Amino acid sequence: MTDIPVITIDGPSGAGKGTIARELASELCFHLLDSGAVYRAAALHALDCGADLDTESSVMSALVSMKATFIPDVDGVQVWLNERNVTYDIRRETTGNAASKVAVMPLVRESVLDEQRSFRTSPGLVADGRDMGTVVFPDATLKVFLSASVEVRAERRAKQLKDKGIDVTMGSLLQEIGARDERDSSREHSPLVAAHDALIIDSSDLSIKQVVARIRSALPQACMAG
Ligand SMILES: Nc1ncnc2c1ncn2[C@@H]1O[C@H](COP(=O)(O)OP(=O)(O)O)[C@@H](O)[C@H]1O
Ligand SMILES: Nc1ccn([C@@H]2O[C@H](COP(=O)(O)OP(=O)(O)O)[C@@H](O)[C@H]2O)c(=O)n1
Repeated sequence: MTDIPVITIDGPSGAGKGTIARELASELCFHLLDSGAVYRAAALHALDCGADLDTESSVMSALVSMKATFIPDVDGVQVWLNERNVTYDIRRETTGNAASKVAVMPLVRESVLDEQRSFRTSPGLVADGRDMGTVVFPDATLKVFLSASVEVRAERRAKQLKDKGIDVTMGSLLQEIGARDERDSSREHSPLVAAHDALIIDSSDLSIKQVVARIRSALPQACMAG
């Protein structure tokens, strides 16, 4: 256990976790952990190696040769797989979907646990994902569970991907997000669920600023001083 503060933000795809986490980390001068990027990188590497994403041993064999590097930048995190910059590739919905398949596997989750915890360094950390408050940092200073309706999340994601030049249809997006919600929530290990002591925020009708303000008002004074 350590006294270094951690704010966890868990929730489903497109709820705004990454955006809010970046905003808070920047305000508080805290480090940032985008744990989804860790699973996305693992899935992309497994795919590149031709692994069978439905077979844990096949994925684990592929991960032996993975060297992933996460470099913070203004847009969040730059991700490198071995010598290749995959920052753009990991954001595709197909990679998100593949990430949610490998994230079901207990050995995969175990293999990234220490790396995720190693981000907890002074003066503090904002971590976003699915199990940040429930499994990775159960002693977090503040746990947030951020959600929004599936329609709002799909619309936000469609706009975000379009801005990045990635073409998607609302139909396929709604279907993929729905399938991912279902897989993430129903898996046996580290399912997507609000921690019992989480602050629950539905951002469907809230702006980014309003969400940040709600979280800020729930933060202990010690964090604000950091
Ligand atoms: N409260 C909000 N209102 C409007 N748009 C939002 C809100 N929160 C996030 N967004 C936008 O929705 C998109 C998805 O947000 P993101 O942070 O990537 O979600 P997540 O990390 O939960 O998948 C981004 O383009 C972001 O700017
Ligand atoms: N802490 C985490 C983070 C992500 N994941 C998995 O990784 C996938 C991609 O995560 P992400 O946070 O990048 O996804 P989005 O919310 O950005 O769509 C999720 O659908 C989860 O299956 C997880 O299982 N645990």
